[in-house]
Amino acid sequence: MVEATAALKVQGLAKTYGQFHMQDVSFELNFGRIMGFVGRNGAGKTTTIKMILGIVFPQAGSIELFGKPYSPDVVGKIGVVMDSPYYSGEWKLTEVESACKHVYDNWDSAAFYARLNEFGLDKNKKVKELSRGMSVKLQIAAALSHDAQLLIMDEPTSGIDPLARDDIGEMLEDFVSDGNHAVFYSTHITTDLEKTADDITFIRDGEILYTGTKAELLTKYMTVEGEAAQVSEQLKAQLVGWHEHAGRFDALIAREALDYQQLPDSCTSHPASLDDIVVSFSRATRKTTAPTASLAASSATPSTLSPEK
Ligand SMILES: Nc1ncnc2c1ncn2[C@@H]1O[C@H](COP(=O)(O)OP(=O)(O)OP(=O)(O)O)[C@@H](O)[C@H]1O
Repeated sequence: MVEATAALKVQGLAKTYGQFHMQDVSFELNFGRIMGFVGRNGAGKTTTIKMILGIVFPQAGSIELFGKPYSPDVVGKIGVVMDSPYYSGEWKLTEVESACKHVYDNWDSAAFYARLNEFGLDKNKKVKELSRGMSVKLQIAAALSHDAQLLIMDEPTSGIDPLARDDIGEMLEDFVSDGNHAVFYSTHITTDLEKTADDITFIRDGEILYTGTKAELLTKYMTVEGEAAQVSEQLKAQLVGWHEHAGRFDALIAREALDYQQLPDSCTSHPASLDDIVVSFSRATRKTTAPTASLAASSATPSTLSPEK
């Protein structure tokens, strides 16, 4: 049965840390969906995740989990994977299991040990003896063993080898496939999102540039590359994230703005990857560009990234 409410609804979050200003961070994640949260270092991903988990308090805005404001009784319905696990380094994985059993009402010991086996984790090892990748796998095993409906993960796949990342991607797809579960995770590995994400939320300098379906985002932009000297000012004005090296350039252009007649002979264009989009928009920093369109705080509809230089 598909749930009527959103798994996660974030509206108008704001927070200032010194020079960093998060403002109007809004997005909505529905059940049955995997949302990737992207943006360069320091963009505000972890801060947003900590706000969702009630670890950091926003100065403005609201967060709803399963259609309600955060309350302690939703804890069991959320599986969390953070940069470093909350478990003591001295604990063996069997002791992690004992601790989780006391925290979660719906804890499933058999499911946990089955995941450890699947991930090749020795239950007699201590948490402090695990590599970064193993530690993430341990957290994922725990997150998937207490009947969580929503997984929230901060860079779960960094430090994980490509084969294991593929396995995790498939696990996430299985997790949401019944339409009653959802996944929200930040990552710098956009190729993982090309495979597994349904939705993308892109944050830059504390502001949401895009939130909506991955498919829509990928159809919006083309990558153009060629000899920099041949590009007219008129064409340059349409490009996003101009990057020049050794006489050649690459940049994004909105598909609807692409006029093949205007392209110099040396230029080629191809559909932009998620990586192209994130890199180009991250290059086009707020300081050097006109403001971009951002998601209206009250709207859950996909926002658009507007072309800028
Ligand atoms: N507790 C804090 N005190 C002061 N500044 C903070 C604090 N936490 C985060 N910041 C600042 O907020 C900004 C956003 O940090 P955040 O960790 O959310 O970025 P991020 O997108 O997760 O980056 P990364 O990809 O590197 O993990 C940064 O400028 C960071 O220095």
